[in-house]
Amino acid sequence: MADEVANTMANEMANTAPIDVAVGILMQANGDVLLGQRPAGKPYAGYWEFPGGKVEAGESIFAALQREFVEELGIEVRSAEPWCCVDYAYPHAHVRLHFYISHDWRGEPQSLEGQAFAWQGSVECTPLLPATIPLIAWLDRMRFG
Ligand SMILES: Nc1nc2c([nH]c(=O)n2[C@@H]2O[C@H](COP(=O)(O)OP(=O)(O)OP(=O)(O)O)[C@@H](O)[C@H]2O)c(=O)[nH]1
Repeated sequence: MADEVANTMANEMANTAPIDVAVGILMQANGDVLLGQRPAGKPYAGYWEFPGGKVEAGESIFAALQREFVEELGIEVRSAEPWCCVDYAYPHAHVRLHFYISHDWRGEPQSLEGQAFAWQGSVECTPLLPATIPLIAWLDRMRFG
């Protein structure tokens, strides 16, 4: 029953305009990628995701990405390539996720907003946000053949 309610809410959300979200995949030379854990108090608290957040009015996607990485992790993303764009309707929001891949950043991740972070590759991070699961599978094909 709870699933039915969630599905109905998600279907209704799909009819609303999507919120743009900038999402960054920092990829190390060995293919490891950085994941963060959503903090308490947000929808899907405790789920793992790529760092990022909502694009503000008048902001470019890349500028939003750079701002979120500074705010959450104290990292300067120097350059990043747009990789793919995914629309997803959650019961709480309809999001348009703009995924960027970066090999070019400065600084070590620090948990400035209290979330956990991990380099995924050697470590398995679950649960993942639903919209992010297929992305990890595509990345794995790219990283490990
Ligand atoms: N950062 C990030 N967000 C994702 C991913 N996958 C995914 O579905 N999302 C969704 O995109 C939205 C991001 O919003 P957010 O709440 O993290 O953004 P924010 O930090 O700007 O939040 P705020 O509203 O508290 O300021 C959420 O609805 C989240 O569920 C992902 O891999 N990374």
